Amino acid sequence: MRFFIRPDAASASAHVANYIVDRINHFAPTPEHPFVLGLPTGSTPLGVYKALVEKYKAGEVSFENVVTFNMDEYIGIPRDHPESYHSFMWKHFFSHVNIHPSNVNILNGNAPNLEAECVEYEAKIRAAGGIDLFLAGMGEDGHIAFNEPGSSLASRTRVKTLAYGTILANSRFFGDDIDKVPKMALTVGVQTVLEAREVVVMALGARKALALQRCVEQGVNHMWTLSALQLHPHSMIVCDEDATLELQVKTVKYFKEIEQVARAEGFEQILPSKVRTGPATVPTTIVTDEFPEPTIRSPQPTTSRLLRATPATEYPVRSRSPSPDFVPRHLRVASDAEYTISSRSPSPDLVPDRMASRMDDPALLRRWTPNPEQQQLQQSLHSSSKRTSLRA
Ligand SMILES: N[C@@H]1[C@@H](O)[C@H](O)[C@@H](COP(=O)(O)O)O[C@@H]1O
Repeated sequence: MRFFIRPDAASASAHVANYIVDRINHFAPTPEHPFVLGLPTGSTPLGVYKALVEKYKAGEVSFENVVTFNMDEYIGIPRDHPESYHSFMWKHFFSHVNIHPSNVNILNGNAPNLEAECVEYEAKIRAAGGIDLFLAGMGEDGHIAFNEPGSSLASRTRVKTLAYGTILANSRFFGDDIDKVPKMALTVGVQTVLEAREVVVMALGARKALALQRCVEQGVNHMWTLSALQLHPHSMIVCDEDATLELQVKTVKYFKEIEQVARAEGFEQILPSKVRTGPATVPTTIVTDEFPEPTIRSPQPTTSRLLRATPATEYPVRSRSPSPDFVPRHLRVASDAEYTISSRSPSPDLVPDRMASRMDDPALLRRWTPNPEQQQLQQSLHSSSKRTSLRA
């Protein structure tokens, strides 16, 4: 992880904007091979968008061949609502640069089938060749996109309920009226972000200090989902001084010194998309036990080895009321088929599994350890035969 501390929000934003411009220009995108940029909303990236617009106007960068994917969108407010993430992006960025509207991708929080919308979004990312650089902010509770505490670190694009703290934090955009803040959102998953070739996260202000400390100095933890960034081979955090308030002095000193030494040595890390030419290779999550060595052209995120989340190819059908032929699981005799996850239920029941039940040999189906009912039966048989022999 590279970690850059800048004196204030303006210089942190300038650092990130310069970096993105540099990445796009080195990549030299074409219509056949566009640069794919993941983007956040929130107050944190506003300075970056402002700087990117200025750089575009100054002729320093073009978004002609840039494809974007936004991280998230609220469910249930109209697309043209002033606080929808669609409105935010067009207001602060897209309307001011030469991006093709057809190259802009934002989740539709009003889609008739939200589950299908999420699956299709993942497919679109893959079809675009994967995300080259994902820019992100962070929530006060350490969330990335809308991956609230407790989200699976292997999660993908999906419907998410927002944490109360997030609703409260975002109420400032809705006239401080909590009732007006949407309670649900569509969001890319932690794994979706981790599969980007590069992830750049910004943290500005003392509000983010605790989350930053948890995500940088402590271990990977689903209660601070941004901490999963520690598993990414090309990640960068850019923050201002205020956001470092909870970090140890030696952590701050360490990262500042590293930056100084690297600059003095003229060392710049070579990143995959800087040299990526030709057709895009989509980083995939590997599900076999054989791992090819990552190359600079085909980086395999370390997370592939740790989080075996295969992309969703079909969406779950959530049924609120069971179908007429539904028989509660405890009243049924479990068959092998029931050991597989039911596509009907978003959170399938846990079914006690025995290795023997997977084997063909009927002799193996006999329990070696009696279950509690059998033990009771055996005990009562034993004691009644004892009584009979005593009477005799
Ligand atoms: N879904 C967004 C996040 O992507 C963003 O990082 C966070 C922080 O917002 P802000 O930058 O305004 O603090 O807000 C929301 O929860």
